[in-house]
Amino acid sequence: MADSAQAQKLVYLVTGGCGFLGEHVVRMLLQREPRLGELRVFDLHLGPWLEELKTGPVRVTAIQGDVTQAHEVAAAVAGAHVVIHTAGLVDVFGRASPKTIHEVNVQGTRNVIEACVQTGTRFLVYTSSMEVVGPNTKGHPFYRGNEDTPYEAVHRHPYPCSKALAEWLVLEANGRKVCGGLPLVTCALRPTGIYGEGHQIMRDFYRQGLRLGGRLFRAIPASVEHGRVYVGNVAWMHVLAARELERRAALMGGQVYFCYDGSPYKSYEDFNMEFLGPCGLRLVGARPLVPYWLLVFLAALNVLLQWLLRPLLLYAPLLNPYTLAVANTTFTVSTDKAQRHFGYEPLFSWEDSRTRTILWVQATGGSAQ
Ligand SMILES: NC(=O)c1ccc[n+]([C@@H]2O[C@H](COP(=O)([O-])OP(=O)(O)OC[C@H]3O[C@@H](n4cnc5c(N)ncnc54)[C@H](O)[C@@H]3O)[C@@H](O)[C@H]2O)c1
Ligand SMILES: CC(C)[C@@H](O)CC[C@@H](C)[C@H]1CC[C@H]2[C@@H]3[C@H](O)C=C4C[C@@H](O)CC[C@]4(C)[C@H]3CC[C@]12C
Repeated sequence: MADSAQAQKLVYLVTGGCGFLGEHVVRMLLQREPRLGELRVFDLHLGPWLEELKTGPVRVTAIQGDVTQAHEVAAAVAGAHVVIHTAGLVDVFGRASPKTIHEVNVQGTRNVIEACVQTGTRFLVYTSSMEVVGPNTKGHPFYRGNEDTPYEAVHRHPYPCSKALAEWLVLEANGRKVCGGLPLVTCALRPTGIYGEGHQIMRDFYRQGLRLGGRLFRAIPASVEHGRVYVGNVAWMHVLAARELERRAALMGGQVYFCYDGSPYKSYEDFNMEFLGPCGLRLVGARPLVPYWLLVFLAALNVLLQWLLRPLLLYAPLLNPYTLAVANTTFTVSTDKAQRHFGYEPLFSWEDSRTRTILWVQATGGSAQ
């Protein structure tokens, strides 16, 4: 890629560009990537908001496509200088089958890699996840860990398994010769739990609280720390990594970077209350209101009900054995690797991230949209 913004306008492709994170990446690129000439937004479901982006100086190309279809991916990648691959099936609630999760998250990623190799696209940033590391099935805490912290990554759930395999494929592809003979340069970003405008689970909690008379009931001890990161900072890290990947290929190529910011370490429920409290909800209980064994039983009951009801309807509550285990295991990161390797600093302060998220929750008013 040319090393000056004036010399050459670049073509970026964002897969999953209409998702929660993807939309923020798309908007961040348009605001903060001066080398951008064309932005291709590839997604299974295109958002109507894309139309408003087509009036600016950058050519925005909406591509409705499926990452599991290699030919559709190859057509979208052809001619792109950079691919930011965020498309994925983020399902820990049993909505999709393990096969489908694998097809989208693993085979879809394979298709993106092969498309880069076949068409000569040299720079690939992959949206991985903290869950590639943990928490593991043994409930071992990961406390303020970094990319080098020893941790026994043991997964059984289809989603973390798929993210771990997809990440491995991306890192393994670093250095492969692409069409034209130059090497492919890849890196993977591992966000912790992302929050912010467009976070569906936060909206679900808000609606649940409204249904319960403005109350949510504590299920997880406040001592269980969870790392969370504002979606705007995740988007910014993607833009920065994509920008620096050529200039710092030797350092960044084949590397993973945890993605987090100055958001406070809190339990998942207490952190959510930073936004839901100002929206009128109250978290009842200084400690869990029900014993853990009862939560385990209710989570297992939800799995049984999901299985029994599947022929009739999709029953996919927030509480299941996997979500309970994740919620109940400390997982926080503390690292400066992204700062050292490509100068990442959060773009949005905690205060700004919190305010933006509160305003968004208030604007939704608990509606489904
Ligand atoms: N949400 C989080 O807390 C979090 C944390 C860490 C990593 N991630 C990762 O970030 C990425 C985006 O997650 P998100 O939270 O924005 O989820 P999301 O579901 O909002 O966005 C995913 C996007 O991918 C698209 N997509 C799904 N299947 C597709 C297919 N077959 N072909 C093309 N597009 C397809 C969806 O339509 C959607 O727009 C995922 O890879 C996820 O694993 C998310
Ligand atoms: C019902 C209670 C036990 C309630 O507290 C459950 C919360 C639960 C739904 C969430 C707790 C931790 C979340 C996950 C975490 O933030 C990281 C994730 C990685 C990302 O790649 C995808 C989303 C997620 C798995 C996220 C999903 C919701 C939780 C399990």
